[in-house]
This record gives sequence, C-alpha cells and structure tokens, in this order.
Amino acid sequence: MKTLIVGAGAVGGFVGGRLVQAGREVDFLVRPGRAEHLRQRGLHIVEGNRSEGIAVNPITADALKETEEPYDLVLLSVKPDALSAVMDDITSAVGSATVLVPFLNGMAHLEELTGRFGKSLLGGTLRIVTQLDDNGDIRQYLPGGQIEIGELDGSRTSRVEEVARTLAIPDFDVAVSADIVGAMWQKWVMIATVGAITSLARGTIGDAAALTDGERFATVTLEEAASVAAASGHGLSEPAHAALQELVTATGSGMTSSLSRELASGRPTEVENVLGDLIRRGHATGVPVPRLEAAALTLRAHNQRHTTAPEN
Ligand SMILES: NC(=O)C1=CN([C@@H]2O[C@H](COP(=O)(O)OP(=O)(O)OC[C@H]3O[C@@H](n4cnc5c(N)ncnc54)[C@H](OP(=O)(O)O)[C@@H]3O)[C@@H](O)[C@H]2O)C=CC1
Ligand SMILES: CC(C)(CO)C(=O)C(=O)O
Repeated sequence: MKTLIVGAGAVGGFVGGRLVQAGREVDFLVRPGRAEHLRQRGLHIVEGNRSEGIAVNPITADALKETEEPYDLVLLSVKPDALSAVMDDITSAVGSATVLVPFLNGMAHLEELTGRFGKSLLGGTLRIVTQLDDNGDIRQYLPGGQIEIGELDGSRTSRVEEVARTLAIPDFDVAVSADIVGAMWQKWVMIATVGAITSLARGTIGDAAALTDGERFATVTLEEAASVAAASGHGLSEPAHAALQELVTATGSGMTSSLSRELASGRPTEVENVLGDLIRRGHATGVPVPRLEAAALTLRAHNQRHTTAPEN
C-alpha cells in the first residue's frame, strides 16, 4: 500500500522509518524545516548506543497538492494542535479508496476526522516509547511496540486486514480489534493515568511506586480515569482494569509517558487532549477527578511557561 506518514516526529518518524526499512513505499508529509533536515541528515532512529540512518522521502504540503494519485494509506502522527492544518493539507492525498489511521492519543480527534473523512477512517492505537531529541533524531526508550487498528463499526473488512499486513514490521505486534473504540478508550485511561502519575512524581512509574503512598496514589488515579470511561459508556473489563492496575503500580518499572517526557525536556505537553478532555467528561458525568486535575494544573502551568500560543 502506498503510504503517507503525516508528521515525522517521535511516532511518524519511528513507524515510518521502520516501514521504509521493511521495504514499504512511504512518503512523509512534513513542514519545510523538517523536510530540509531529513534531506540533509536522513531520518535517524536511536536505541541505546545504536543509531540507524534511513533515507526517506519527505514531501511538503505544497508539493502534495500537485499529487495526482491518492495514497492507499495515510497514517496521522501529528499532535492535536496540528490536526486541522493537516486535514486541509492531505485533501489531495485522500481518494475514495484511501484508508486513514490516526495514532493520536485521546478521543477528540476521532470526531473531527470522521466529520471530514467519514468512512475512510479507521480507529487506531499505538504503544511505543519514543521521543524526538535535540538533533531531530528519534529515540526509542523501550523496545518493541503494539499497534491496534479496527473499523469504527467493529466489522472485519479486507481493507483493515490489508492495513494490518502493511503495518507488520519487526518487533511490533499488530492486531485487528473488533472494538477499536473501546481499545482507544482503554489506551486513553492508561495514558492519562501514567501521564498524571509520572508528571506529578517527575519520574517513572517505578519511582512513584517506591514513594510513601505511591501505590495507593496510582491506584486511585487509575480509578478516577476508569470511572470517567465507565460513566461515558466505555467501562474497562475486569481483566483490563487488573492489567492496568499492575502496570501503574509496578515496582521497578521504567515506564513514563509522552506527557512526562515532554514536561522533563521543557517542551509543551498535550495536556488538554490527554487530561483536559477526560476531566471535562468527568465533570459532565459527575465523576470526581481531583488527582487528574492536579496533574493538569501542573502541566498547564508548564505549558504556559514554555509556549507562546495555546495548544488548541
Ligand atoms: N511519542 C510517543 O511515544 C507516543 C505518542 N503518541 C501520540 O502521537 C501523536 C504524535 O506525537 P509525537 O510523535 O510524540 O509528537 P512529535 O512532536 O514528536 O511529532 C509531531 C510532528 O508533527 C510535525 N508537524 C506539526 N505540524 C505539522 C504539519 N502541519 N505538517 C506536517 N507535520 C507537522 C512536527 O514537525 P515540525 O514541528 O518539525 O514541523 C513533529 O515532527 C500525539 O498525539 C501523541 O500523544 C502515541 C503513542 C506513543
Ligand atoms: C504508550 C505510551 C504510554 C508510551 O509512552 C504512550 O502512548 C505515550 O506516552 O504517549
């Protein structure tokens, strides 16, 4: 499938770079500065001391407008504040048979994208731990990754199978979900909980678990996020809740989240998309969320110090 990766940051650069290495036909929609960087330096993925340079094909929005052939697959890997701009930019890349898969965290983007691209859209979740570094390279902090995709109505179609085959890259688990909306909510509960704990503790899940009352704090924070999901009609199954409970209280765990990594590196965070939206839904459904609110306040204060423009 001819694939367009939208945004060559921590997610798009990593997934797209691995797809190129696996021999897929991939272009990267990037802004002019990133295009220049990728042409000069190539895309670099760094794991520990190992750095791999990958020759990639960047394309800017102006050049994309000239494209006559739509892409088969478009992977959206920008942050929410860039979504409306890229939705305009990809118009010429999306034809009647194009499939779009978003990897953004949270749920707000789904409504926006469905309104614009309707049936072209699949749901998606991605679990990797990567970040752009100061050289513009992509650092992977934990090995492997998981991708879940699915039709929003839960049906099993040939196009979803084809996308899954295209995304099958080494060290990645790729699964087709019969309930991708539920899977996205589950990931949202996870990322909000891990993001809140690790941002407030300024450390890893393991660091927080080792603090006095750390495990209890993590348990109650998970309870808040899971209760909002349940009140919104997307309650976690008992095994899913138990697995998350283990994940967020794991002693010795090196897990962080993109929220806390960005907090630590002085970059603006996606607080509104990951925590703000969940808090708003908590208020709307009468679920108290004091720990999520405390984390959001910390991250909003950080954003105010580190951004000149609001996130959304
Ligand atoms: N990092 C992670 O481990 C994970 C992140 N996610 C989610 O994935 C999404 C993307 O995050 P992440 O990759 O970390 O973010 P990054 O900031 O690393 O990457 C976003 C990229 O989007 C690019 N971009 C911004 N505007 C445009 C535009 N108009 N056209 C083309 N490119 C553009 C930026 O490029 P530039 O500014 O250089 O132009 C940047 O390289 C987020 O919603 C995040 O929550 C999901 C799973 C894991
Ligand atoms: C899976 C996880 C928690 C990895 O960092 C993530 O999605 C994120 O940080 O945004």
